[in-house]
Amino acid sequence: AVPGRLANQGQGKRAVAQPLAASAVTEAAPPAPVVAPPARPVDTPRRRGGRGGGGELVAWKSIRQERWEGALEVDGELPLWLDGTYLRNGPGLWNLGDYGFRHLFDGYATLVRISFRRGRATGAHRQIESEAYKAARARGRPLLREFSHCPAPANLLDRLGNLVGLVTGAALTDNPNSAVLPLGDGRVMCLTETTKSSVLIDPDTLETLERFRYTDRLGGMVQSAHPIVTESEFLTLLPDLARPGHLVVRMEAGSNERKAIGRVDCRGGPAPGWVHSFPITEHYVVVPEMPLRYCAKNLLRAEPTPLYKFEWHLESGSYMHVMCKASGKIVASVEVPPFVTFHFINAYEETDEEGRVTAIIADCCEHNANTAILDKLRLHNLRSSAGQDVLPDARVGRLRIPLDGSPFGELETALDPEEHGRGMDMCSINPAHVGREYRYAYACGARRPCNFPNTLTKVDLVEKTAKNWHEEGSVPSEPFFVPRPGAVEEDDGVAISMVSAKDGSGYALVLDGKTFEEVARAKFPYGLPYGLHCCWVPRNRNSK
Ligand SMILES: CC(=O)/C=C/C=C(C)/C=C/C1=C(C)CCCC1(C)C
Ligand SMILES: CC(/C=C/C=O)=C\C=C\C=O
Ligand SMILES: [Fe+2]
Repeated sequence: AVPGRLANQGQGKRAVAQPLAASAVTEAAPPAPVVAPPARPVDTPRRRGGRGGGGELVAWKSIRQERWEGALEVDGELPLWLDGTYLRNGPGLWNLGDYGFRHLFDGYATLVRISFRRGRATGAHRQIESEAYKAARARGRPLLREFSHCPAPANLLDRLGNLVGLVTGAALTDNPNSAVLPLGDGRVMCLTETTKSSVLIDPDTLETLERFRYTDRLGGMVQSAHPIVTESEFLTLLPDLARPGHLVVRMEAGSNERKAIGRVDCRGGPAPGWVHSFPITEHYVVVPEMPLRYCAKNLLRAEPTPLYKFEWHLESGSYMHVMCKASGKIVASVEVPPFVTFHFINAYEETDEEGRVTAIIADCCEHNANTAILDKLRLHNLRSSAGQDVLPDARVGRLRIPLDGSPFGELETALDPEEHGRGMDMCSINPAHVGREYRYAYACGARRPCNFPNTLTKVDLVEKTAKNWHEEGSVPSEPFFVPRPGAVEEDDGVAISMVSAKDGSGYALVLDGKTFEEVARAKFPYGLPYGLHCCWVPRNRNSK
């Protein structure tokens, strides 16, 4: 156990964690050791990034110690119904000794937990112990291929080894730094886009339990970073880089065996479009095919290109495919205007008066068909261009896929992007509306000038307006919507975001889902690096 764990629980709202470590603050390219022993009490918690601030933004700096746990100081009133655990995953460690990663997505996975109960909050963070992370710590440098990083071959033998490692998957990372998902059976998975990154963690201790072994023979070294999980199933896409297409697969809750629902052949080439996420509707799985495609040549390169492992093939077209979940049949495959997205927000079926499905609507955080966002997420850019207006424009892109056999779909802007400052990514919705008609999306937006999304935004897709939260100089992460138990209205709940503040401090911000006003903030005794995706585990799912 971590020293001081839960030591302050029950001491009242203003209780402050004892196990406050000076080394828990973050610092760019820290000399060494990056990973200190578990939390230890220290005397100067308010130095850089302490609760009182006085430091500088730590969003893009490596976490300084492997783990910490303690009570959080709460400002405001946490709703009493908020009873459970918020988990956030993301790259939090980009430096090892003298070595520094290049890209936001390269960092080793850091989990953050906040447990809410009876108006109080305890927090924790812990590194995920992937093989990639453990090997990098042992050797002082990364040994596996991360999003942008590729270990440089020293000689011809290395080069050959790299090639074999790529074919077998041995050279690819298992660093699961994107999503964290409660499976229908209670297990909690973290993952990124390499299949071998799927890992099970304990949502209470944040311990890395074991690699998730898929017991089927479907193979596939690459997967979507965002499977769609319900109480009964887990749906994901496995891109086929050899024969451009995607396998759509399903795994029942409680099982480790994926079963193929069907296959989508790509219409453009020379490789499948990059799929970071995809949406579903009640009856269909939607498979996107963007002109930003995987690229075997770039995969082999030691030095990254501005598009990393991908290539832009505008000439090959953009498509949306729709597969029936029950039969695996493709019911639509339409060409659409070019688009670039990491994250689909949601999709739903449009019906006529007789209840026949006439079209699929699929919404995404769309980067105006501009791949520049990928390179803007290079750490050097994030660290050096604060305050400059260099964040490329983004919008809510609404794709309409007709099911009447027409060859073309449409892409429109769902609301004036000025409503959310032309920034739009890291979205969540009320989980009861996944695959169904919905009205509200919560996401990160922009207050310009900025080099990264710096607001939280609640988008009303019916009124075509947005409500925005902003605190000067701070970087908030994905606002994760948690519905109030028993709620009827779609926006009855809260949105939780972890904020890295301008003064180096960090806190979990709880916003009212309707008014989008601050309800409370639970302050960590140190600032935390930026993180990507979150989930909510209600108390009855993780009580011990
Ligand atoms: C963090 C995030 O959003 C995306 C991470 C993507 C990763 C780690 C992709 C890794 C890959 C390789 C290491 C080789 C094969 C291709 C690809 C899946 C892009
Ligand atoms: C953080 C991000 C984009 C921000 C720009 O608007 C994308 C993250 C993608 C992976 O999860
Ligand atoms: Fe993502």
